[in-house]
Amino acid sequence: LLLLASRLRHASLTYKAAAYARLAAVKSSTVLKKLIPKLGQPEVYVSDRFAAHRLLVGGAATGGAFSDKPPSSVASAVLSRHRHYNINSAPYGSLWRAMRRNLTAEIFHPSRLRLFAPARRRALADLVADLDRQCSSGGVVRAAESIRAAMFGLMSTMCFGGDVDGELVKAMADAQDDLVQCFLGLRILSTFPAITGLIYRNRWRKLVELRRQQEEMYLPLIAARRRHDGEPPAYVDTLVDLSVPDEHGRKLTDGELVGLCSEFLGAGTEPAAAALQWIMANLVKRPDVQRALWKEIDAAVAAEEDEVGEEVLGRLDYLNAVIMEGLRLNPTVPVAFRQVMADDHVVLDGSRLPAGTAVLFPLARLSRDKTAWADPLEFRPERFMPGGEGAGVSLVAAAGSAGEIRMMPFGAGRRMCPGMGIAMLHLGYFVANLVREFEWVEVEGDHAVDLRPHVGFFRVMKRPLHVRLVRRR
Ligand code: HEM
Repeated sequence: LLLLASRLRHASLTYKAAAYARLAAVKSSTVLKKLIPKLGQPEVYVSDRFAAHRLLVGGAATGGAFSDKPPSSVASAVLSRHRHYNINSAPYGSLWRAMRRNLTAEIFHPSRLRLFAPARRRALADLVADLDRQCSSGGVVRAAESIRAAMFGLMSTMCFGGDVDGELVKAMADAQDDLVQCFLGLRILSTFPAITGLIYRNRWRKLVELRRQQEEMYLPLIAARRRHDGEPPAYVDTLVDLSVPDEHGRKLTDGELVGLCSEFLGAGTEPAAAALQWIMANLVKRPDVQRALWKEIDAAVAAEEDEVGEEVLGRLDYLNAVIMEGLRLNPTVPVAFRQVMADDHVVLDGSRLPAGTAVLFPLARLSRDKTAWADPLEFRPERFMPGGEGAGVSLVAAAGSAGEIRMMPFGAGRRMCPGMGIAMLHLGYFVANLVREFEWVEVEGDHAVDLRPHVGFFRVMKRPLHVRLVRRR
């Protein structure tokens, strides 16, 4: 605590309600401070909803853009020992802009997303078949595993096309999982790869080996797509065509391509699969909410229809409320990061934060603030229905959002998640159809639903979701 206090005093950052420092991080950086002076830089947490809005949304207005990020352990740079950034790890600038614009315009534009509707339908059909198979063998259904596999398969189709062998997709999914486990606790890695390589020798070796495996799996798929001109264009097709305008129009390197594919698969799968699990787990715990949702769906979709089509989702207000409440109560990315740049004029508690300060926004603290939400720890979708305190709360914190951010499961500002639209589509489509097909029922004993979180790289259920399913149709 003394270390913590002196560090905060030194940086003049004692910001009572809005900022607190993370003891573990301070401890490790203090230990290493003599070795690595840069680690002595201050780090603040902002959990006040007005300060979060002022910094993230009003950042540009107060001077600078407040859009840089601290060097991240996710950088594929770390693994290849070359500066191979992906969108998440790239410093604010032309490469970041080019990669991000490519993703949003070439893949996530609604006209492009529509082309992947058959892939979504196939992923849902495979998931329902898998759940049916587990049901008919009479046992407990391993819903967490099935959900993640379905989400990964869908993202793999969007990334590499639909012709990839099923075994290879599974191997890629396993490798991605290993990678996430390996990243844990290694935030300093990308800033000081050589030193970190020494300190965490075994983990470092594992990371390098995982990266090598990824190259072995992805590069042949990327090469095959270079010879392909089919529809819809997969993410890889847009990446191989991309040139970076401010870098003499150069093409992306193989290292960058592998890093970007890994990011697409990981960022597209893990937080969405975790969110889907949290939502289904809450529906298991609250049969009344599940029944109300099923009734809404049943009234909107004729019995002979094969599925809840995507065109219906926008009319299902209670479904939307269930998903918003799931994301509010259990945001699956624990923290949004920013780093103050020299141009930024970021002021906290009357003091301007020095360039290089890492600013962290803990997302669950923001969206469980009891001064903003009634009984914030309760799963209560009604709060997002007309008349509820969450009615009108937007996921896109914008200049007009009353100067506060009451929840931001997808972050906010210029570095906000570019995948929000597709993630919301996937969540709506899967939740609606999974509730229409099955009644989700709690299992007794060791596999009972446990709503405690495990906070690591993502904020996931401590005990993966297991259920009993009863066919509704
Ligand atoms: C429920 C699902 C998802 C959640 C909860 C989520 C959440 C987040 C959050 C909190 C951030 C940090 C934003 C910030 O710093 O302000 C982020 C960034 C990002 N997300 Fe997502 N995300 C989801 C799905 C996706 C999908 C489907 C993709 C694309 C395949 C994606 C790609 C990214 C990328 C590339 C970034 C980095 C953006 C940048 O630095 O410019 N995410 N996401």
